[in-house]
Amino acid sequence: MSTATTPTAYNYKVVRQFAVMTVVWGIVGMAMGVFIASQLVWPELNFGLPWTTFGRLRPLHTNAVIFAFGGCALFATSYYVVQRTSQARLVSDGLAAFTFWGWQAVIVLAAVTLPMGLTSSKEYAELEWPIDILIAVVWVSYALVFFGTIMKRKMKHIYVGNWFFGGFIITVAVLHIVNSMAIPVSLTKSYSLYAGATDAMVQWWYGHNAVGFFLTAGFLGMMYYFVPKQAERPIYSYRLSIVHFWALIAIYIWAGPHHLHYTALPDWAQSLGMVMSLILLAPSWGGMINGMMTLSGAWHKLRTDPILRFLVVALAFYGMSTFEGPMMAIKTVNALSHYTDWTIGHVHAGALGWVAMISIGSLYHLIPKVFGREAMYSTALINTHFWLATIGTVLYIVSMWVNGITQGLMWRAVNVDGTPTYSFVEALEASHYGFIVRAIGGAFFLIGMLLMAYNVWRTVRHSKAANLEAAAQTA
Ligand code: HEM
Ligand code: HEM
Ligand SMILES: [Cu+2]
Repeated sequence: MSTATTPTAYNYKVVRQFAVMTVVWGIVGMAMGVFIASQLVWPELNFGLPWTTFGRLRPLHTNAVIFAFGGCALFATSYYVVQRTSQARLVSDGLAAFTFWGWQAVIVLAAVTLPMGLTSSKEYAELEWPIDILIAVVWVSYALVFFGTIMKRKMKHIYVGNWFFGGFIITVAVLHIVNSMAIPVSLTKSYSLYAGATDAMVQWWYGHNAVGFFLTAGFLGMMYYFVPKQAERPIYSYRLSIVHFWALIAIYIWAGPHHLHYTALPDWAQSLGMVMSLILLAPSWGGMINGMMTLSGAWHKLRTDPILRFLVVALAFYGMSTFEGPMMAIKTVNALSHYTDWTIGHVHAGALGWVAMISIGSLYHLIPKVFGREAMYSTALINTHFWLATIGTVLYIVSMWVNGITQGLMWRAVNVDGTPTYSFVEALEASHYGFIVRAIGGAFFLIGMLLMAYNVWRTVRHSKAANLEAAAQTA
């Protein structure tokens, strides 16, 4: 009998599939990022075709990096972590396989429909209603596989990483279903069920918590497993991790109105969003400190282990972006930062520095394990990848700070008679060099991903069926 069907073996097949697709979609999504960044430098790259304009490719980039790259990373790591920490095989191989193929189908449909201009026009929820229904079905299946596996765990305790993954899965289901409520008028067109300021508030309740749960809680689940594993130290404080979890989910959900400062949203809601954002600094930093302090006594490992470096620098960027976010949520600061590249820089401090780095570090740990290899093919290449990613992220963030503050100041400058000092185009011209630096930073990050793909391929190519079976044994 093949061990793949032995009840005592883990289902690593679905983990391998999602892990490989994380690298593939990471390259696709980031290549798209570099392309649209280049369009802002050289507008000729829009090619004068509707399908290749910035406006259509931008949501393709955001969907590819968040849901394809980030999503596959979350599926891969959560399926791996839940099995190992529960000492149990996934509750259903069939349903797990459905989540893999269903999710890839969603991604392909997104890649086809977004360039065609089919969009619900809700940011980070652009996909039209038939795809939304498919997402809901895949997501509910994901919840069944994840929580079903928790239920058949061998130990009483539920490891804290699973609390974060579980919180992320439940919340994203609720967010997606509520925000996607729409009345279809054809197969490819629908109208939101909500109107006016309510629609805006639902959209940003969704958008903000997509950041809080998809881009944060899920990746914190990763952090709580892979940082202690790679550092070979127990988590610094288990008590802090529980406080961190409940505080984070209790506070995040209220902060959405910081995306709607100075709009038609009632003033009290804006103030509530601002205050909750400031409070959010505490649990965010609690989590960061918990991760960082896990390295006490293991700091020397950073000298030789680039995987650990990815994980620790991810935590540093997490700390940075969760400090910057509350500052930008202060209404007077937001009056300057909103609509400018400062927001874009903040986004990518989180997206490249935190989300991508923690995923990359976790994958370098996980891939040899699920393919039955000793280690990654080349540690030197991981090290090069680390520097390309770090320098790329810094170039991206710094150029956007400079651009953002320049834009904000130029837009608000007025002459004595009250007329604007600068035209919009003048602010755009002043942003040109920043756009170039950002495109170079993005290219650095992308080249790092290509090195990763090569390294992964060299690591797994000689993996035989026997290696895979041996790797998946629970004992
Ligand atoms: C090679 C790396 C990347 C490059 C060069 C890049 C480039 C870009 C560019 C040019 C934009 C549009 C900015 C604008 O409208 O002015 C953008 C938007 C965005 N990107 Fe990226 N990106 C990269 C990686 C990522 C990753 C890994 C993520 C998420 C995990 C991400 C998430 C986003 C989001 C959420 C937005 C929309 C921001 C907003 O609307 O405020 N990006 N990116
Ligand atoms: C305590 C944590 C955080 C707070 C309070 C916060 C706050 C904010 C604020 C005030 C804005 C600007 C809204 C605007 O002017 O339009 C913003 C934008 C954004 N943030 Fe954060 N942030 C936090 C952490 C993060 C992290 C860790 C990530 C990514 C992993 C992230 C991703 C984003 C994205 C994607 C946007 C752009 C949304 C859009 O399309 O307009 N944030 N955040
Ligand atoms: Cu937000």
